Amino acid sequence: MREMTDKDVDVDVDVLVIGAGVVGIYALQQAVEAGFSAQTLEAGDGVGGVWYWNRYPSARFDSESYAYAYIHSKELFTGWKWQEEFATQPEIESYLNFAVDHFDLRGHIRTGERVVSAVWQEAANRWELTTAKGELIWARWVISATGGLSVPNYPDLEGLETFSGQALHTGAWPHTPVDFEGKRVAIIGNGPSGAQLLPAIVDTVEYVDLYQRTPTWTTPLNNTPITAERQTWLREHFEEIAAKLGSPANPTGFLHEPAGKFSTDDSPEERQVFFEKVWNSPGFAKLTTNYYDLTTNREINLEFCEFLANKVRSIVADPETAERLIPKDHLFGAKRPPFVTNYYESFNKAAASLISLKETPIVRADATGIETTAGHRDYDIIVFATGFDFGTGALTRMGVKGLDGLDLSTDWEDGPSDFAGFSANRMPNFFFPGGPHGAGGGNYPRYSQDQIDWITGTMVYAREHGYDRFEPTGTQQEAWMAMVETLAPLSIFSAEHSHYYGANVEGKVRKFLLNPGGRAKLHEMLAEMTSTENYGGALSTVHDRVSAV
Ligand SMILES: Cc1cc2nc3c(=O)[nH]c(=O)nc-3n(C[C@H](O)[C@H](O)[C@H](O)COP(=O)(O)OP(=O)(O)OC[C@H]3O[C@@H](n4cnc5c(N)ncnc54)[C@H](O)[C@@H]3O)c2cc1C
Repeated sequence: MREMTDKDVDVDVDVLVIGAGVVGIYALQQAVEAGFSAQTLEAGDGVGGVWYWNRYPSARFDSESYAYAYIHSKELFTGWKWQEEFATQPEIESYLNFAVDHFDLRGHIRTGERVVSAVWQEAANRWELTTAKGELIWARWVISATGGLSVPNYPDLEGLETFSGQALHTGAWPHTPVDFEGKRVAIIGNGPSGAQLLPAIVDTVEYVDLYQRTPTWTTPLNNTPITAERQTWLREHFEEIAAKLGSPANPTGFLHEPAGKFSTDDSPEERQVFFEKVWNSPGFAKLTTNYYDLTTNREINLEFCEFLANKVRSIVADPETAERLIPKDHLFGAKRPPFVTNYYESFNKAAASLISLKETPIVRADATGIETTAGHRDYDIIVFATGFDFGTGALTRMGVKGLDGLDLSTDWEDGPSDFAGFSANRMPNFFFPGGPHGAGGGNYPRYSQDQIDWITGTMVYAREHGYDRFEPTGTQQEAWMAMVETLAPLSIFSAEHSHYYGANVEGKVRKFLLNPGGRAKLHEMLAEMTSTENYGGALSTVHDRVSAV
């Protein structure tokens, strides 16, 4: 029994999970299965995370549905029949609710609860958290599964408060349907969300203007329904699929088969045939099944970019619009490419226009619309598809204070410093799977599953070996950060003007926010840590700490 104080504690648990997205649900299920008392607090009024908040028309996966799904339970995997290779938001949200019920987790989750402070209590060796509603929570361990893309980013648009129509963000979409019928619409942003939304509404609206800052290499998703035969195949091959997706040797976390060749293995003519095959492949396969040297051989990447540029020119009827849609400042893959159906085709519809923010920047919004340097356009709806405060956004807004009151948001002012993308020195017993340097840029749940499995294993190990604290040492953190800094320039996602460097958020320090070493480095460095009984000093007991003083 813990010693009670006169404080009115509402919840006292071994493990507090914050966030009920795909990562938080898994973290909770693993903690409960390992026998910890555990609870989840979720700010939204439902579970699903990204798939609860991003409800805009045509929001969908660009990971294959079954590759994104949980793979630790055959019963769950085979109990859900995905309708499409790339499922839409409603189906994904239903699936995550199905998973919560399947594992009987509903009673452990409280929605509509935002954590507003998390303060480490050294004497009691636990976290004290408070919610927006004023509840007080004690937790031995905190798993902050608060998401890398959960804080919408709004550009500073003068006059927006005077706009009399609807202003929406794709990442905080209303639960009541938005009526686009006959409306005049602005979409600000041409990343994956803006590119998905445009084709979904272009036939309904009076007109839609897509505001583009930097063109992206958008390619077709090539989605298809999952046939009955494929459903059977997926069910019958669960073990094989789970082993392949779950293997640390699988850097992307997809099932795609690499092409198995370098560009030099083909003649220029054969390369064009190969590129056509790649263009017709599903989603991320355009990166994962391309030539091995696509991202290391500038010449071959430029050749692929020219192939893509010619595709844009062949689809988009107006040559000027086509040229504006073709990226000139980055190679394919350097920024996270959107995979979307009918994006370029939308610009052939009379209702759609492309507005280049480089040529005609926005001056201000007003009651009736948006003024650019080219003039004024009237709108009923302005949609911000301007992305998120990636990686650090949710964590630095949660009032986290670690050892000696160390404020996480101040500590990370010059960029995040962490160990393994989920823990930090001077933040004892605080895990943040999916945080900065957590994802490698591939299929997300496979990275976070690796992290959660290790975190749960560590909590169990600590319990069984008498440790009550995990905190990576300064040396362990420095080694991880040295790996990040050394490999970041070699990462495929190396364009510094992307959200992976925080470049989409005004005033945010530009630091690489992915794990450039991928799953292989993650496993290697975690194995190094666990190779000693006390994880190289990261695990401690009260006795250890007192003796060290
Ligand atoms: C539109 C869109 C499409 C995507 N498609 C793919 C895809 O196809 N494949 C892929 O691999 N990845 C995709 N991603 C990336 C996506 O972020 C991850 O796949 C995954 O959803 C992350 O899960 P998570 O649980 O870490 O975070 P989230 O799903 O973001 O969940 C975090 C939760 O934490 C809650 N929260 C945050 N702060 C607090 C707080 N202080 N108190 C309480 N609760 C809090 C939030 O409300 C949220 O519900 C997509 C992202 C977006 C935005």
